[in-house]
Amino acid sequence: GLGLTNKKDENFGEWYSEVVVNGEMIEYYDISGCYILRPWTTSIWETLHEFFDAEIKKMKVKNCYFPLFVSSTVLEKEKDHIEGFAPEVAWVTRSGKSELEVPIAIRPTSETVMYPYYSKWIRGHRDLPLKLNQWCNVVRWEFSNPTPFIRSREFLWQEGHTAFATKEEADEELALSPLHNSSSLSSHYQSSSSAFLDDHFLYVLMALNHRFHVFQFQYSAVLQILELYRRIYEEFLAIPVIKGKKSEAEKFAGGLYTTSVEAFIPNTGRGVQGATSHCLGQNFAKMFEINFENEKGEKAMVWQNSWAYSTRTIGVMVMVHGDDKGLVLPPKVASLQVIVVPVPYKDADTQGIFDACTATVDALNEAGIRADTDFRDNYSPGWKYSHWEMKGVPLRIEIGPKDLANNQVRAVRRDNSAKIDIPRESLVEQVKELLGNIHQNLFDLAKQKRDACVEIVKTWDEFEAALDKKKLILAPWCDEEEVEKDVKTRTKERLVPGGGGGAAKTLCSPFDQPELPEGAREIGQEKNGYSVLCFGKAS
Ligand SMILES: O=C1CCCN[C@@H]1CCCn1cnc2cc(F)c(F)cc2c1=O
Ligand SMILES: [Mg+2]
Repeated sequence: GLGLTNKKDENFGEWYSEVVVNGEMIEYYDISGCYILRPWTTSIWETLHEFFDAEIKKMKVKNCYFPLFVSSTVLEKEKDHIEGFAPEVAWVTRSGKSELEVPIAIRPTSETVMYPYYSKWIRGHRDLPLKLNQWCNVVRWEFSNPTPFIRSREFLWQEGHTAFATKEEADEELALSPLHNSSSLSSHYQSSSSAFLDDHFLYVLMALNHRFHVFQFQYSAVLQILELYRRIYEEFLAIPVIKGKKSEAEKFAGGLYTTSVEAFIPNTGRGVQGATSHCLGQNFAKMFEINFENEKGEKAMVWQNSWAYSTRTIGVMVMVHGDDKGLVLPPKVASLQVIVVPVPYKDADTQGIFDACTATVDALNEAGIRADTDFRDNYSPGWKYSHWEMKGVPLRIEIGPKDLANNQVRAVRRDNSAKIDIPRESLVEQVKELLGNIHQNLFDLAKQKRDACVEIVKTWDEFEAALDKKKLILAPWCDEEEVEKDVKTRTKERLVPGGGGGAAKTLCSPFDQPELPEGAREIGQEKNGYSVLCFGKAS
């Protein structure tokens, strides 16, 4: 029948695969890790593209397009940049029957494609800042379990690559300002790190406590982009995310520091990286000799940032909002926000009902609401209800003889199944309000679920105890690589009844810092103007 055979809370992986197929977002492809993106998906990608593209253009970023292919000489020129990634690189080795002289890689990311030309184009300070972005696909031949949208061998993304004359422009000095606890997590913080537990990894959100100040990053180019990623998740996909800084071990190795927005999947207790914005410092300028003559006539190296979000955003949306009836689309990204279904009755005025449906759709479309009728005569109203619920359309409107007689429509919300009778004369504004309420409700529910998974710990024992409960753990953190590795090994060996075990991996250090927990051990020297707390220091 129409319904799902898998339940979200029973077998999440199978539920997810079934929902993206039955919702007509994805079609599986005969090459593992590759998926067909159907219109129900591409319309979401287009909405996010429209928002983000307009915003980066306000920042004077220009779009471009570099080739898909990278010669091996160029790709391997930067050994350290791609070391560790080599197994993921896909290669073209022949055309037709003849082997290629030099194997050609398919871009897994475009630093090695673009930066030799940055070096060529950037000569003097007047050539800066250079701000380019490209919307493209990338290929990473991953072997761990492929998952539509979340981990696929080819995916769509945007990659922004900016170059500046000075550090300040790239990274802007931290502007000191009093902490304002606007954070969605602040109400839960006592301590300062958190971990996501899942089958393989715990994700530790650590926080670097700045004893003297909590830095409020302002105007930094890196964080302007990160804010756009937050907006994509919270304002369009109704998903709460945590903004933070990656640990030394988890950051983009080629960069100076990495910031990210982190989402959370309650069903797996797993954190998922939503998007990243890096400050690269001058590392790539050194690697690719991207120099320029500065205003004083001296030779200087540029400062760079790079940033990306991908179709992974759509997978997170499915995982967070979907339910056992199928997809649940946040209204802002729903290509169809309202489906109008006629409910004719044997001797009732069928034509009148159909006309009322058409008039309803026209009125909604007139007001900029994406609405359509389902007049198919080969399906029953009941079948149509299930079908459009599976596809996650936020609002259904039914018009039957009674509605016609009362000059009203019956609206049914997809998020909470509430039924609302709306008089025709207030149709548009009530539907607009309903769509806004649906977005807010989806966000609030997701935030409640995430916050309910937050556990605060101050000692190693509490940390381990919380691990077993698939929690998101907040604990003080020292951000020392060897400690991070040690936490990973110490937690990897743990075997927990019920399979809750798993190694701990850090996720990010949230910018929204809590107060220092009293009594938390403060180990670690002054670093970059703030002291850090050590968590679970390997004794
Ligand atoms: O995350 C971004 C923003 C957009 C531009 N790229 C950076 C870092 C990408 C990190 N990364 C991520 N994955 C990779 C996979 C590879 F096969 C490979 F050769 C290189 C990489 C790799 O550099
Ligand atoms: Mg990867």
